[in-house]
Amino acid sequence: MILSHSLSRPEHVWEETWNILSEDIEDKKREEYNNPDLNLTEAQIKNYALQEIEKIMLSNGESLKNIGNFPQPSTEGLDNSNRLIAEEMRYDRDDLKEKHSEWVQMLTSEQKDVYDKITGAVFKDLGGVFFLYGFGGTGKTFMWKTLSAAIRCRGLIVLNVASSGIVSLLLEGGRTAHSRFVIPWVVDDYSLCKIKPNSDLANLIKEASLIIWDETLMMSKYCFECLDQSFSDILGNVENKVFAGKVVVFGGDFRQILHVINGAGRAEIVLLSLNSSYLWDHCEVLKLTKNMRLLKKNLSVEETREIQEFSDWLLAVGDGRISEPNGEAVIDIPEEFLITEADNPIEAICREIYGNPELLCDNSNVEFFQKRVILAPTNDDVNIINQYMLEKLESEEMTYLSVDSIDPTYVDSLKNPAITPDFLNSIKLSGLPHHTLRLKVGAPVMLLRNIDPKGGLCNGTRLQITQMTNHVVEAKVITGDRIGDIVLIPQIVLTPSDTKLPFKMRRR
Ligand SMILES: Nc1ncnc2c1ncn2[C@@H]1O[C@H](COP(=O)(O)OP(=O)(O)OP(=O)(O)O)[C@@H](O)[C@H]1O
Repeated sequence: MILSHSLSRPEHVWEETWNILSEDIEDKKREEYNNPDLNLTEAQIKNYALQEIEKIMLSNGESLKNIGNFPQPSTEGLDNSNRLIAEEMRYDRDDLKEKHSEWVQMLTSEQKDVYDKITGAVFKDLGGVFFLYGFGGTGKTFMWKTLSAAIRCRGLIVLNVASSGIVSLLLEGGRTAHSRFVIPWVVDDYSLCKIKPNSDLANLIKEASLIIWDETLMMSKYCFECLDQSFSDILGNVENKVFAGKVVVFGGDFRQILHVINGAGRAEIVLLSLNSSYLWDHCEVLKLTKNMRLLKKNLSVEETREIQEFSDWLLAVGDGRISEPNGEAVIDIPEEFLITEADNPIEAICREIYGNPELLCDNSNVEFFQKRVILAPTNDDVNIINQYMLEKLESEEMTYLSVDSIDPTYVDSLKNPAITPDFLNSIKLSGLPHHTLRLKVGAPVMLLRNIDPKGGLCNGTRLQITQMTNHVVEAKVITGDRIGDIVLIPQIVLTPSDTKLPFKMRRR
């Protein structure tokens, strides 16, 4: 809740709840100091609990120091060395060495060329910016794993980031690029990352041997340019090299979703893509072209043929080979992917994907939900499908109503009598739940906010509701590497970053 700035007086919440929050601190310390008779004073218990909270804050790129009147832990017993560097050095090098030698043996010849090029640039200290280009399934994630292991097993630092929280979970030690490099949410030509020289983060970047950034094409070129400028500021850039001479590897596929800009046309989007940046002239493009999913063991001839055909069709769509290459095109979807008979299309698609919706609330098979998803082109379609599915679920239901307000800095809008609470409640924006949120036990849901990316709770994490109370929802994680964990989702404030409204709105 502190991380999402949902509390107006967090220090008050601390005063009222510190004894509950620190219930197990004494036991933990008894264990840590191997002293079953240890008795802590109230001040010590509070301090250790605050240290634990600070650890969670720091691992998510925040600190209690930035939270107004919140009490601060003393540094007694705290490790004062660079926490970020310490975290990156924590990998088990022997284990990584073993995995690395296994994975390197598995690389195909084109993967090995990419591997040699990048590790060469790192180990010979050559610097360089690379772009690894390959369609889905060519082994980009496998390359990131192998490269990271090659460098980390030598005690060197790799920073793995991705444009979205959900992709960052695929990378070991992965973070979103925004949270790792403190990239501003609204970026332009003049933006800079908020990294203070000589801070822990600046020193971590200085020490890093390789930076891997996956799914880069989803982001505006200004994010990369702003990082380039910030690296020059932090590291000094005598030789005038991009990213101050660090080895940086970008990954992506131009066939997939590019940077989304509200209401923008094709030209505008292309002009804001990474390959329209001055950085692109410095990028060496490396390609992967073999679909590694076809080489999976245990696949029958029939399965291999099906994957091959689907992959070829998808590539043909992506490459614009299926119709006229430029502009709009009508694409024939193969018959086998279509639902051909449907009186009620919503019912038909829901039945096709989820089977009998009435049985869903008793279904605790995580894999069942992992493998099923319905994509819809507009938010209205999403709502219709959600309402239909919720109607069918026969379990406990809760309706949550949001509290909507105008950001206090928009003084004129605050005084405007036309902006009533009802008007605020009626606003529907993408990425923002509606004013009325209906939930049922057993319903699969998706988080829309990076609550605790380090702990696997980020925009895109899928969960299944297990219990609901007035202010907190309990759910089971069904994707990522924390599958099966029970988590609590508190009420949080959401502020849409990009809206056409003349004021900033807050929905809680
Ligand atoms: N050299 C290899 N040997 C064996 N398996 C491999 C190899 N390279 C990749 N794979 C496997 O192929 C599958 C697809 O690879 P991966 O997920 O790395 O591709 P990707 O390019 O990241 O795909 P996407 O863009 O869809 O995420 C994975 O199961 C991966 O483990």
